[in-house]
Amino acid sequence: MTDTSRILLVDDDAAIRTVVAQALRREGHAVQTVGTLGQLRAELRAGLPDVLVTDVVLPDGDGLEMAAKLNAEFPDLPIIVLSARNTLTTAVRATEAGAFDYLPKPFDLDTLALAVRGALARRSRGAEEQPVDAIDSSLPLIGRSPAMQDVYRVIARVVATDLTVLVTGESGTGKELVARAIHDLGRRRRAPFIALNMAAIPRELIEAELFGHERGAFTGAAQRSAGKFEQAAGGTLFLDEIGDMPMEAQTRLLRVLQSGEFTSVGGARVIRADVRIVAATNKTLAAQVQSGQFREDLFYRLNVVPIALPPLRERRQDVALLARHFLDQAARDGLPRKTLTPDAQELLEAHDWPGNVRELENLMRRVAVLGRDAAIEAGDLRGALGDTAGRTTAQPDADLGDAVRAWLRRVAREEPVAMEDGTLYDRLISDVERPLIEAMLDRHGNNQLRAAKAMGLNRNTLRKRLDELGIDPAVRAYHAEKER
Ligand SMILES: Nc1ncnc2c1ncn2[C@@H]1O[C@H](COP(=O)(O)OP(=O)(O)OP(=O)(O)O)[C@@H](O)[C@H]1O
Repeated sequence: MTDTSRILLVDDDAAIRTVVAQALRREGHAVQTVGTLGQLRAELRAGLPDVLVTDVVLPDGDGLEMAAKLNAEFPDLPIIVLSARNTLTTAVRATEAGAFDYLPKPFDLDTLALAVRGALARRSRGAEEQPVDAIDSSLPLIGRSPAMQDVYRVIARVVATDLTVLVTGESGTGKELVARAIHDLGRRRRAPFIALNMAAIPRELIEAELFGHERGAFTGAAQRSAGKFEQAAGGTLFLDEIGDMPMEAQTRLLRVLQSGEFTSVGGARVIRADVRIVAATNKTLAAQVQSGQFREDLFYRLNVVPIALPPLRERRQDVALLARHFLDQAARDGLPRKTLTPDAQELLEAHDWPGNVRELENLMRRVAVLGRDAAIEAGDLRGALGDTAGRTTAQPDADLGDAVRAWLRRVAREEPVAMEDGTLYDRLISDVERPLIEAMLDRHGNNQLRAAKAMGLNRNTLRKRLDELGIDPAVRAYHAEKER
């Protein structure tokens, strides 16, 4: 049977009109094309198509604004948006405008044909998704690679829902940032975003952390304490390193997800769990299910919308963009403004980034304070890249000396060093402190008590600094174990 659905395409690029029309006609559709919004309006007066495919930037206006208006007037008309502005913001704006799908340019014709088929199928089922209200258009995630655009499309689709999301990817690929983007762009954004890292807390305390505990529930429980589920009420609960969750806690979490209710440890009161769950792991949960370390039923409960973040080495075209973003950020924090020479950029693009975006971010922060010149040369990076090869083991001395000496030189030359904004001192201290703490943790097998003793620090002071610096001994221990 031939499907003679009517597809209307708006694009000012004649080549795209021709190619897309051919491809969709081969699928058996009747295709009409126009180049402007004015022509689109004229076409629509003659009758609605079954699917509208529109570009964003058109000679006489914005395709997304048009899509939003059409969506309000004809909610059953599926609209597919094509865009060369490949950012998360465009993907989310397209979804807000009520678009059925969003395809970043260049797209392949099979993907478009598939999207059209999906749109037609939805049309016959009837529309049910509601667009979200307006959002702040700052850019939470950087990257324009096709792999990241797939990620943006999934995020754009889930922000308007409460569906559970499972984010997977190597360490430092941005899993927490994705969880935050889902929260910040969604309708729960005014309520709290609460994170709990399963690898960072003692196993026996996980349930109390999640569900809270009553006074006297166990030794040391002097008062009633609200758990993360309660703290996140109305918002999002981010369960990081979910693969490290002990079995008993998995069973309890599953029950909560099934019933939507929980009781605190040692408590009788039933509390409703009004949270959106985003879980993340750098392990392969499916393999953990196979080996019996992770409950299969919980895996399916969490894996409702999977988002797999690609490692940085598989999206090298994002490296320069990210590097510039981190250098800009450093400059905004009062550090010297630096740029990359083409050679330096090439070197970064060739690196394998075992620590992913986090490794690149740390490197850019370090090179921002190295050397006198505004331009970062390949030579400046070679040593530093060597240091970070393999999982980042701190090599404090060389860097540290350089960073401090660079600042002292600036002071000696009476150059402005932007002390007044207060961040410089903190950054400098953290540049000294981080490698020191990391080296001491390494030496003492990531045991906080022993590392604190060796540094002459109180254990609580060390814990506070670890929190502030975002150093996680449990995660480090895990990586150290994996590397052995
Ligand atoms: N696409 C991105 N754009 C901008 N910054 C990013 C991006 N991805 C990651 N980052 C930055 O890299 C750092 C690491 O990201 P994040 O903590 O989200 O990674 P993760 O995958 O959760 O790591 P881990 O598994 O080690 O917890 C953060 O400082 C984050 O802001």
